Amino acid sequence: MTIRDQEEERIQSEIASIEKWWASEKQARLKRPYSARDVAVMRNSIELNHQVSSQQAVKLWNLFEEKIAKKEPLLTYGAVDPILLSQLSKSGLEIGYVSGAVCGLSNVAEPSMDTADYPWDTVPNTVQKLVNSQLWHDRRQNHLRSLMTPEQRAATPKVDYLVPLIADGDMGFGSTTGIMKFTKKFVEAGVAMFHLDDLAIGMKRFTIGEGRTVVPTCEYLKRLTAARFQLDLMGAETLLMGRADSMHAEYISSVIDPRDHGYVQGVTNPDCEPLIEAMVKAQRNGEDYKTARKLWMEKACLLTFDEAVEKVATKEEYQEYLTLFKDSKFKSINQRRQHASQVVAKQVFFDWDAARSTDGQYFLKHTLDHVIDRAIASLPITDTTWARMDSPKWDEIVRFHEVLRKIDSKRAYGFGYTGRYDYKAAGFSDEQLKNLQFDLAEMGIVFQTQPIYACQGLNMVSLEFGKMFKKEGIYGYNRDIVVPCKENETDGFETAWCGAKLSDTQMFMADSLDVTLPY
Ligand SMILES: C[C@](O)(C(=O)O)[C@H](CC(=O)O)C(=O)O
Repeated sequence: MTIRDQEEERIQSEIASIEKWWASEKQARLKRPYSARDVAVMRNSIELNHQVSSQQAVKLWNLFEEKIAKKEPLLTYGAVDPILLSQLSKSGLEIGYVSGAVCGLSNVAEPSMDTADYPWDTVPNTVQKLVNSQLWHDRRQNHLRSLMTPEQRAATPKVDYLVPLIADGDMGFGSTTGIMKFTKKFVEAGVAMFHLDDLAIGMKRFTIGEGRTVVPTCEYLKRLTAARFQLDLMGAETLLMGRADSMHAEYISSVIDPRDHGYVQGVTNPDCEPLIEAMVKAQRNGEDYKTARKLWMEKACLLTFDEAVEKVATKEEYQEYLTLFKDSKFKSINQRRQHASQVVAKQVFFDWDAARSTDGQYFLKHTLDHVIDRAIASLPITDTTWARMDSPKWDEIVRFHEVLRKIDSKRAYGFGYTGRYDYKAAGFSDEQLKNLQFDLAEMGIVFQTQPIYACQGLNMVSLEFGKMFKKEGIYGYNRDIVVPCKENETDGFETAWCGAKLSDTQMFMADSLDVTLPY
């Protein structure tokens, strides 16, 4: 046999094992735009075992299946610190969430708001730290329990420190190969699932009346495919979640994908100057950015192309125009223009370039339909789906999941009780809020996270403690912390939780069993 043949034989055996893997129940739900051979030829010559990530992913997958069947929620909150995570696990929550926003405020050398401008490996490194702490607590607990009698063991509840971690992958931080490296890092760190969204890098705005910017649909899909391909190269079961952020996005970075054209807005007032010119003028005159932009928008009369057609067409002409979409809703701007010029007598003025921002983005009319389109397009290469919202609109939540579940009823969906949602303003009664977690679970939305608990809950507790401590010193500490901690057997320093027994036992093993001693 020649060397060449042996190599081909190895590739064939890889292909066979990949195909067998892809036929498994979990993997068979996916559809890849590449073949097993494409993966096989780029794999290593030795098998790489990323067991922690794969095992945690399968555990999470089984939890999803169980909760979907029982219509029960899997609640969690953002814990980016090992100490907090240990208590999250002890409290009985079955999964952990690693929030990008919280990492960006607390796990970086240079903190900032949730602009995802932190180093690309910040969240994977946090996962690594958390998983190591989980494994350590698990080991420490196993050792401690091995010292107990069966009666003691039965009377002492075992904590599942190895709750699967779901991490925020933001927009993936870069190019296709960059996303592959990012994915690799997540897998090596031991994550169970991570989500990638459709946001543009570095373009989130929070206070100036501009919101989020999404990338074109094709770029979002490329991101997800790059991550999927990396998971396949590694043979990892790690779950990939698609997160569509277009629900409240104001901009789109490019109009390269015709699937987005129906949602892009342009100037429909021919007498309106381009936005950039108006903003430069306003800036030179020292006008307020937000006000100047608002005035320009009023003048521009921003509409989608279809709305612009409707504005100038007669009812009959518009009905005729809509026949363009009878075979598909995804028509390019050129197809739309051409058809309009044939069926509408008046000229349609629509200029999406005049509406481009100073960063070059295009105005987007965010609608639920756009989110639905993207979520549907990403189904074949993702395991789970999350439609992120700036505010919790119940009818939109229901419609999104009704449409998606008609296509994939087995899938686990996600929901973020994002930021400081104002449930009252969103129309939720107390009773509805009480049942929200179950009502969501009823629709297959089993992964439910409050990502930024650490910014609200922990801040609140720490602030109150600091004020008390400043006033009452160690007397107050003893009263409020030491005494109740003792009564409640709260985990803390010099309790079993800190692993003193494990440390000493390990040291004893290493120090005292020296078989090289001559006596
Ligand atoms: C989930 C999230 O991506 C995060 O970074 O934790 C944020 C959280 C938030 O704004 O509350 C998000 O939803 O964008």
